[in-house]
Amino acid sequence: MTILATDELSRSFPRVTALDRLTISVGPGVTGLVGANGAGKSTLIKILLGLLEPSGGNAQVLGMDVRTRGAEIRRVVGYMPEHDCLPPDLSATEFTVHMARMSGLPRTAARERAADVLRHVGLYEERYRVMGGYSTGMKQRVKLAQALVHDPQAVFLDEPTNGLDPQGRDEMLALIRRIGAEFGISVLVTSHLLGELERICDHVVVIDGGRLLRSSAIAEFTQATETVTVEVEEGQEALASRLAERGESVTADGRTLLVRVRAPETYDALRDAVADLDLCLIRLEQGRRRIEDVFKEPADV
Ligand SMILES: Nc1ncnc2c1ncn2[C@@H]1O[C@H](COP(=O)(O)OP(=O)(O)OP(=O)(O)O)[C@@H](O)[C@H]1O
Repeated sequence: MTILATDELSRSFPRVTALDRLTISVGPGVTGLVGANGAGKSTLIKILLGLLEPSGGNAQVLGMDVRTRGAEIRRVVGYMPEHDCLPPDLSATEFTVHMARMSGLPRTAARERAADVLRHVGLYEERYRVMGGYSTGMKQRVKLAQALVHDPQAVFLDEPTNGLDPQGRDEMLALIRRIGAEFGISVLVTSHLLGELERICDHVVVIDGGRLLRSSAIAEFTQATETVTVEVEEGQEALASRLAERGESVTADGRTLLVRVRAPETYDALRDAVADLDLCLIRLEQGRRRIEDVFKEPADV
């Protein structure tokens, strides 16, 4: 099943090409759309929702053409915009009920749904306070709640962690992961921070200057490296020397040793060295690449 697909999609503004012949295909699950500020992420989302006309190419969301079926797309896709757009004089409940009513829910159903989603995003206690006094984290939660209130099949979240402190960011990321995993709603989430999407996405699309840099399952980004991390309680230096004597390539990294796995025998050498030196092994872990590392290497799309 394809959630969204673009084919040579372009969008120009008078002085800049925001999207440049972008061709991507996104399936169900949580997909990260990553790119620096100005890469074209918001432009893409607006086109996908039928809010902005493409200059060239095509795009579909849930099989619907964005040029002709924008209203239908918005009925089944929730949208969390990037910028602050909340009326300061309304409470979260008033606003979320209003958004539910706008989506066609009857009054009672709108009230119930609003209460449910506000509870789900962790805003239940504060829901009758006016939003003008909310923190950034609370505002982001209301924006997420209104994107979910009409029970969409998919949600597009534009920089949901913007302006949040580390704890708020972790909570928002956990919430997004739950939307995808527990509720089965497909998520397209943008960020300019590569690392944070690594934790919650199944798939990552990276764009730069409106062009596709890379589109891969997260597992491909973070595949195993040829390094194993070893931590021992004491005797790190002795272990490093012993491994070096056996021809292994070892570097110290703080309290751990990084050992290059040149062949399966490296593991045997490690086991024997730890046993011979009578060391207490705390950790033995295969190294994984982080998304950031991928961008220090030449792209191979
Ligand atoms: N309405 C507009 N008129 C003129 N230029 C625009 C308009 N909207 C976007 N742009 C330009 O298009 C490019 C892509 O912008 P876009 O907002 O899509 O990027 P982004 O990846 O979402 O970045 P950010 O997170 O900073 O919003 C930028 O150079 C931006 O200045």
